[in-house]
Amino acid sequence: MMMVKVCGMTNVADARAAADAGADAVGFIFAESPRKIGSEEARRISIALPENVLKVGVFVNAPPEEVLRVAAEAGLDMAQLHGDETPETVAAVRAGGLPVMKAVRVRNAEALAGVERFDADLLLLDAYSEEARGGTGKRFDWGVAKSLKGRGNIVVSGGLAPENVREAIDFFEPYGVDASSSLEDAPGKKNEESVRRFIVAAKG
Ligand SMILES: O=C(O)c1ccccc1NCC(=O)[C@H](O)[C@H](O)COP(=O)(O)O
Repeated sequence: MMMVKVCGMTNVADARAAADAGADAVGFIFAESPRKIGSEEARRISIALPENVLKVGVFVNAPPEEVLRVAAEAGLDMAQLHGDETPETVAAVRAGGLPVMKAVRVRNAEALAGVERFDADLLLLDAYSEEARGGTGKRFDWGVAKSLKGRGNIVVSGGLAPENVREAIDFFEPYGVDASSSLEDAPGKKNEESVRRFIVAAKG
């Protein structure tokens, strides 16, 4: 069954609605973003969710000690490292007992050259933008990453929406899919119906 992550949760109501609609994972942004929240707020949301919903913290170039500290405070199950982290940083977070999803922003073929060096639990493919690290609503050139098709640990994101998520699944046969901005009424405020339609389309 396809793993579906809804990212950029900022409040309990949106996160509960996503869980009720069948989301397997939710993401909290701890980096510069209109969706940024603190560990206290993330903890409030985490404890309001069923245990089986994976709580993922999104970090950009944070030191491993900070990632592990915030994870403990917020009750996270996984770190999504969405910056220019090295394989050593990924290893240090995992050595601290926290699974890692390493994000790669697919600007071009070169962006994928070093992915084999990451010993991460999951590899998230996202779009590149000059303006923001993530949550851009932009798609990347899927063709550039087609060699990753069918690999057991790929999560696809970047401009996914209820209307195109099936196409992405057919193209990559990924482990999971992730979306944020297409499911919002405004940055940080999810639209319940869009979230439900995304999950139905992905799991359909
Ligand atoms: O969402 C953000 O604001 C964000 C900011 C900084 C780093 C990462 C961020 N989001 C990470 C995600 O996992 C998003 O779901 C992913 O970038 C896809 O976003 P979208 O294209 O809006 O669906």
